[in-house]
Amino acid sequence: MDQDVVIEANNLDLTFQTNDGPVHALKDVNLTINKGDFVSFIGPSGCGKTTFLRAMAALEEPSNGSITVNGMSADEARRNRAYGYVFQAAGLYPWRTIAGNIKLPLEIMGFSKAEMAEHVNKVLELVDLKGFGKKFPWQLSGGMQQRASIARALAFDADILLMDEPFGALDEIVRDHLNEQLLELWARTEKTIGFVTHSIPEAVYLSTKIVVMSPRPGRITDIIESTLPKDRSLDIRDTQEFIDIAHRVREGLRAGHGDDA
Ligand SMILES: Nc1ncnc2c1ncn2[C@@H]1O[C@H](COP(=O)(O)OP(=O)(O)OP(=O)(O)O)[C@@H](O)[C@H]1O
Repeated sequence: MDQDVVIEANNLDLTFQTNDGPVHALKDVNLTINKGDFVSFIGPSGCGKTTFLRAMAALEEPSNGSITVNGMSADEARRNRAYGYVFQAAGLYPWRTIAGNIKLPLEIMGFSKAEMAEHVNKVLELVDLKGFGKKFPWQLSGGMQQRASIARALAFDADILLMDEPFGALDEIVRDHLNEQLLELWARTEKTIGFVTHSIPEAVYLSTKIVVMSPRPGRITDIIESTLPKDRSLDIRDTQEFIDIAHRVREGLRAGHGDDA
């Protein structure tokens, strides 16, 4: 196996059996994610973005085809704690402090108190929340809560971070700021990131690879390798190169909609 390949989906198919009949959520999905990639998944509601991310995390079982993570099955990778997962809402437990929330996966894994304290301090610093460990979630702004949720996903230092639309509920200024911070974190930690979004500018700004999907059944309609430099500031959104990539994403989304009728 190529050393650099982290996630590989081959002819992935996933159908949910529901009371209203089968829902074909993913069809013929092929994708390779390499070490250090920042991959965004974009597409209209219901095109299977979350399902695909959940399949990578072994939270859904493919009906056909295969998905491997670090050369093993997604399930084995999950047991090896290969990734951290950030959900749409921050999902912090209100009765636990921020540090208490971040510790949770570590407690489950049986880390010692000293190890937990060390990890918590390290990840709080990574997401710029140093000194906020003793606060409760409600004492933090929405953006800070989402950063705390990212810190929890980073707690056991997995190489892969799977993020399901983590900034969707935030206003644009906060989102811009978190996007910048996420890129800094990615550069510092060299993690491989899978990121679901509905926003074209967010996908283009963050990604090295943009996966455009279309619904009914959910499939990949375009994979765009970004030509933007890895080190980028928000100003890059005004460049022609950025606008051209955004245009291609929009075209891909439109084409997907076209055969939707
Ligand atoms: N557990 C489930 N049981 C039945 N159907 C499901 C289940 N999870 C998802 N689906 C269906 O599969 C399809 C893909 O859903 P998914 O949540 O992956 O889409 P999405 O692209 O992430 O959507 P959104 O952008 O709205 O979050 C949808 O039609 C959805 O209703």
